[in-house]
Amino acid sequence: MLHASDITFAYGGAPVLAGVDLRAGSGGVVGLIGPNGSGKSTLLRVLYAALRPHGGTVLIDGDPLAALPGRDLARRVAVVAQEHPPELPVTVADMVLLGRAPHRGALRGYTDGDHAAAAAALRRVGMRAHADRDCATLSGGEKQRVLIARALAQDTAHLLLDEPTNHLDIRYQHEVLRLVREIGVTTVVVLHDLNLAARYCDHLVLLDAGRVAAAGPTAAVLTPGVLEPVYRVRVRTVDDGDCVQLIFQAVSGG
Ligand SMILES: Nc1ncnc2c1ncn2[C@@H]1O[C@H](COP(=O)(O)OP(=O)(O)OP(=O)(O)O)[C@@H](O)[C@H]1O
Repeated sequence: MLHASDITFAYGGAPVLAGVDLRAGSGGVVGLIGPNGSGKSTLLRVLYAALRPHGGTVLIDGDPLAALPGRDLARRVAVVAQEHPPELPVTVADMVLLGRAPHRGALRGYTDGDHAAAAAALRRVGMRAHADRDCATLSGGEKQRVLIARALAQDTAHLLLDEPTNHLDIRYQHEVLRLVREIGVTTVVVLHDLNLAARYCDHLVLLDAGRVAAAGPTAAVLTPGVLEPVYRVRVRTVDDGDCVQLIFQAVSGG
């Protein structure tokens, strides 16, 4: 269970988050949506302690995030951030193995179990055949899938993803989000594509200029009445059987 309450944050003097609440639990997928600059990535960084909020608290399974040692945090929360790590000459297999580091004993090498977990994670994102490649030679989408595999190999109860479908072709956008659903890990995912959010998220938090404009079950948030004033586009909904899908139209002068 991840529970952020009344989060405020400012870069320098400029407020970016004000009174934001977010709750994610029971293996559900919470989508964090909102226009450019609304504070989604900043909130995610607060959730994995890369930024310390100026007000409010974040609890992980009831424990204050601020009090958790880094290694303990890494055993509980895996992150795929937007900023990619520097391009070191490291193989795909070794990059994914890094996900096992928080579970490794201080003086022990990686175990057979660690190697098996890394290989399984690579297989799940369709990158097993690339295990021996140098990460620096991968395409943007392949790199993204390796970073997702590393997070899966970390085997945490919580997963935080910042636009994980960036760079992915349409097949892998769906594969990755379907996988996130299937593994049943409590997930917070920043998404721009509201149709992916409609299909794969249980709950949504819609940010607008650093405040929660709407939060609740996905179908309750993805309505024209909620979305149109925030995104300033015209929205139509189409019932696609198991979820709603959205069609957008620009509003002239909007
Ligand atoms: N390091 C920083 N220093 C100063 N301002 C920042 C910094 N990072 C982000 N901001 C500002 O904070 C606001 C929120 O940014 P953030 O990246 O959280 O938004 P976002 O909703 O994730 O945006 P996008 O959808 O464009 O990725 C923006 O106005 C941005 O310019």
